[in-house]
Amino acid sequence: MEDVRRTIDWVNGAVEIIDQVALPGEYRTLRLTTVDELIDAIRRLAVRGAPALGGAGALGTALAAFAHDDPAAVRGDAERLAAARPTAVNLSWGVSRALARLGDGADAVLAEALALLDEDERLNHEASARAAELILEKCPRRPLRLLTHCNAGRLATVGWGTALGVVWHLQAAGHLEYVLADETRPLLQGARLTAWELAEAGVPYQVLPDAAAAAAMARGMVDCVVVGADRIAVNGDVANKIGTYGLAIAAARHELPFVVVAPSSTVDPDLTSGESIVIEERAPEEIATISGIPVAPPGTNVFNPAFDVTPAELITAVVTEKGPMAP
Ligand SMILES: CSC[C@@H](O)[C@@H](O)C(=O)COP(=O)(O)O
Repeated sequence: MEDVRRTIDWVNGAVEIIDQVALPGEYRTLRLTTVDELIDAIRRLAVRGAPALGGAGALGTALAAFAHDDPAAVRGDAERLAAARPTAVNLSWGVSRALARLGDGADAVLAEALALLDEDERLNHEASARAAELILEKCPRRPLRLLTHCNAGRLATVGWGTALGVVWHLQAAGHLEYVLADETRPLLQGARLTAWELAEAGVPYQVLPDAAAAAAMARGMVDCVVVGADRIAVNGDVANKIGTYGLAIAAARHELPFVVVAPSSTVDPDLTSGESIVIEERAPEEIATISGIPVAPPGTNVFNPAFDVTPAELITAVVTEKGPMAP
């Protein structure tokens, strides 16, 4: 059994993360002592997934608070941290929440960040329990066959997971047959991370190319699709890993429930619809090369959005720790 430590934590004055770039080949942790090191880790996806980024934002703000006496310098670091990736609302939410305690000193900032970490595990456990209940109601077949996209497990959160949290609950209740895990091009969070978590937990699974998901549905291999989220608008539109929108269209075509699970920190209360969500565009090399080897002609133009937006009408339910969200 691998170490069951949190994905991100505060250890002896620094931020420690499970290095998700090294998985599944190697399980190792990274110790980050400055805001710049943390920003670099966020951009490289060494720490990733919306709820885990909330923890990173809060702990990074604590790093800044201990590093500077001048509040303006702390705020400057906090701003850079919040902008490290644009789509997951949890990152800026985590930063703002910890920064709000700056007037009480660095220890108070850290205490807030640590409270946020505890809360994240608890709320994901709750949200995924509620989503599991809903899925059991919507899907008559037993045991259930779920399809998921990207990684919304413990690695994407401080602990436990959201969409994979549902898997852990259903498995414990004896209601799970298997999980189909989309490989999730281009950075393979499904093949590398979701498969690693499922294997570690002893859950039967198959990894499939993203392009095979609709075919799996057509063959009757799927009872329900369950995914996480990076930002949820108040009307129920959801930004999540690129490919989620296509999956929702395919699920609708096959009349399969499509369930989104997230802590309420992923709901952006200022966002009326998904239209204005800023979608991160990533480097062309992520598409034009595989493991550093070119797979497209030199100079090929690339469209590489990291996320897409699924309209609320294609989603059966967005479930947070409070239960299904009313748009
Ligand atoms: C519980 S994680 C939910 C989302 O953050 C997850 O599905 C996702 O899209 C992650 O994208 P990533 O680019 O790996 O950070």
